[in-house]
Amino acid sequence: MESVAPQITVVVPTYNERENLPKLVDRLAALKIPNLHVLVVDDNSPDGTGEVADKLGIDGPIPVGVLHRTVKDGLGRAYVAGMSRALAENADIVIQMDADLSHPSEAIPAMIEILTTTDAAVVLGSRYVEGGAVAGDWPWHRKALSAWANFYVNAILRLHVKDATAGFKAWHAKTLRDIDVESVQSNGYAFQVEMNYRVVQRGMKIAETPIRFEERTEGVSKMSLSVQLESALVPWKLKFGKKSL
Ligand SMILES: Nc1nc2c(ncn2[C@@H]2O[C@H](COP(=O)(O)OP(=O)(O)O[C@H]3O[C@H](CO)[C@@H](O)[C@H](O)[C@@H]3O)[C@@H](O)[C@H]2O)c(=O)[nH]1
Repeated sequence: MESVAPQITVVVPTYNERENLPKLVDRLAALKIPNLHVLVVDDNSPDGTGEVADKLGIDGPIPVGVLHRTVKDGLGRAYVAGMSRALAENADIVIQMDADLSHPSEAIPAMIEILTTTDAAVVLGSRYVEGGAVAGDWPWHRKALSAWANFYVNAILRLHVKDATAGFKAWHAKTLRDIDVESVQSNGYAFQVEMNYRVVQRGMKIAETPIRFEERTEGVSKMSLSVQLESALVPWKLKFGKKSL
C-alpha cells in the first residue's frame, strides 16, 4: 500500500508582517514538501497583514489558512490558538515559525526527518548547537542577554537544551496533545520555555538541529519589558508552582 505523506501545518503568528509574510510563503512553497500548508494567526495587525494573508489564501502558491483574532494578545496566545486549530484539523506535524524570515525554512526537511526517524518528541532549530549561528552583528548586550537567558533557564529547570528560548520547532501532533498545549499560559519568550518544560517533565525527548538565525530586515520585534519580566519569573513559577502554569 502506498504510504500517505503526513499532514504538516506551519503555524505562523503575525503582527505587522505584511512585507515578510508573502516572502515566507514563497520560501515554504519552494521546499515542495507534499501536504504542507500554512496557518497564519493574525491579531488584527494595523498594517493589514490579515488581508495580505487572506489574499495568499486565495492565490498563494501553497494552501494558506488564516485565523483572525481581534486584538494583539501576544505570541504565546497566538501559537496556542494556531496549534489548537491545527490539531482540530488533524495535522500530523506542526511547525512553529516566526513570520519575520529569521527562521530558515530550508531547515524544515531536516527537522521533519529527525522528528520522524528518531524518538524525539519535538525538534528545535537551534542557534547554539555545533553548526548553528546567529547571522549579522548582534550587539554584545543582545548576545549576552541571550546567553544569560539560556543559562538561567537551564540552571533552574534542567532542560538540557542549548537553545531554550528557540522559537522554530517541529512537533508531533501527539506531543502537543500530550503536553496539553491548550492550557499553556506563558506568552513571550517564556512560552518557548514552558513548552520545553512540559516535554521534559513528561520524560519525552527534545532534539536540536543547527540553524542560522537571520536578523529581521522588515518590521520590528515585539519584545517588551513585560515580556522580559515574564521570562525572568516563569522558570521559578514552573519549578515551584503548580506542575504547569
Ligand atoms: N498574532 C501575534 N503575533 C505576534 C505577536 N507578537 C509577536 N508576534 C509574531 O511573532 C513572531 C515573533 O515576534 P518577534 O517580536 O519578532 O519575536 P522576537 O523578539 O524576535 O523573538 C523571537 O526569538 C525569540 C528567541 O529565540 C523567541 O523566544 C521568540 O518566541 C521569537 O521566536 C513574528 O512573526 C511576530 O509578528 C502578537 O501579539 N500576536
